[in-house]
Amino acid sequence: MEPSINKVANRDAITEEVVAVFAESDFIPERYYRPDDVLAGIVVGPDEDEAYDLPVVDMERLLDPELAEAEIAKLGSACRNWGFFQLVNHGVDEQVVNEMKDSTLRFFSMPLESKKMVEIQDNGFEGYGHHFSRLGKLDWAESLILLTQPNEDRNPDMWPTNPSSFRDALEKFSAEMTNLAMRILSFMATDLGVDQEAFVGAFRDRQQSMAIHRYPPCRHPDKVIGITPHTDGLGLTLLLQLDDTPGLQIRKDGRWFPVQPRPGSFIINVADILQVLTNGTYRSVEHRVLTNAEKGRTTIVTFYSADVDGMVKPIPEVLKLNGVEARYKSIKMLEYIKGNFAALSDGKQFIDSLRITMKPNIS
Ligand SMILES: O=C(O)CCC(=O)C(=O)O
Ligand SMILES: [Fe+2]
Repeated sequence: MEPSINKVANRDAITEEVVAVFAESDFIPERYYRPDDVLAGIVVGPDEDEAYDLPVVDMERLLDPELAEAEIAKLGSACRNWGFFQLVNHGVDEQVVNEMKDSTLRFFSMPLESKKMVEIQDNGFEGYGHHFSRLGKLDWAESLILLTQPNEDRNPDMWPTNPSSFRDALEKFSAEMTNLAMRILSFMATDLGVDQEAFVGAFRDRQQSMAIHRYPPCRHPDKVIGITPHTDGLGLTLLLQLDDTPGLQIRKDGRWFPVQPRPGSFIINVADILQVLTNGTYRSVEHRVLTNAEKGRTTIVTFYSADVDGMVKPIPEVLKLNGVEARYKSIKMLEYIKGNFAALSDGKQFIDSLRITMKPNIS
């Protein structure tokens, strides 16, 4: 892990004042006050669109030789049109998930001084604090962000020791997430028709990180944002929601589609690097979280990075297969990460700057 990455992230600490603001949530301090952002864009209601429900992909069907083809097509269509799908019957060890859930809920329920044992340092990227701030505004959430793989990139000082089950639970969960990611990626390769190794190999042994979020309830859900609209900057994202509180919304065709929580399922999404790897075939789609007036919401989000020989660029086999030119410039991974963090605090999507403008097709 290059130490320079730890200098470019922009996260604010959670202080006693913040805890009091979250708990009382009547007076909203200026840095959290964003009614215009909450109102920006139409939110689609359940009866307003036949495509209301996020596609559901079933891992058991993916693994069944008789059903796989149709299910892979569903997965592929979700990645092209929504950039997101829900995954059911995912096969992740239930005990591992339950231990991770339990340790996470116990961590967040501890007094601030315990959580501060793993507080973010000097504008750091890892540890406990606010999420990244964008345009100086803060999200209504507390987050623990950690590098979880490869082993040598772990920063044990940032791994909570309280509750005592946390480290062991995270270690096991992290390994399960690798297995799950690799499985999903191999089905994506089949959908794309690209050589498995050329595609899955771009993710294997790459960095895995996690963001564990708790969104406290807010008496004024129309005035604060749980997570600012963004696309994910790495390759693949796997999200586990620990309760049935709604909040996540996905932007599709200019409107916000709320995701109906399905306890026990994972929400999988295409992130920016995967969009580049597939030369834009799979879409990295903007999403946000709104808060709830009564209930808190907790999520565990796993991010997988990807690169082709240290570069962020379309996979050559993908271009060859489709007989097309690259729509994105190639960039070294470290440059990409730096650019991504810089764009993030400006509220921009870094891959926009990598797009190659196509010459008009005259034929
Ligand atoms: O907590 C959620 O539902 C979304 C979190 C998210 O978008 C992220 O961590 O990138
Ligand atoms: Fe995200």
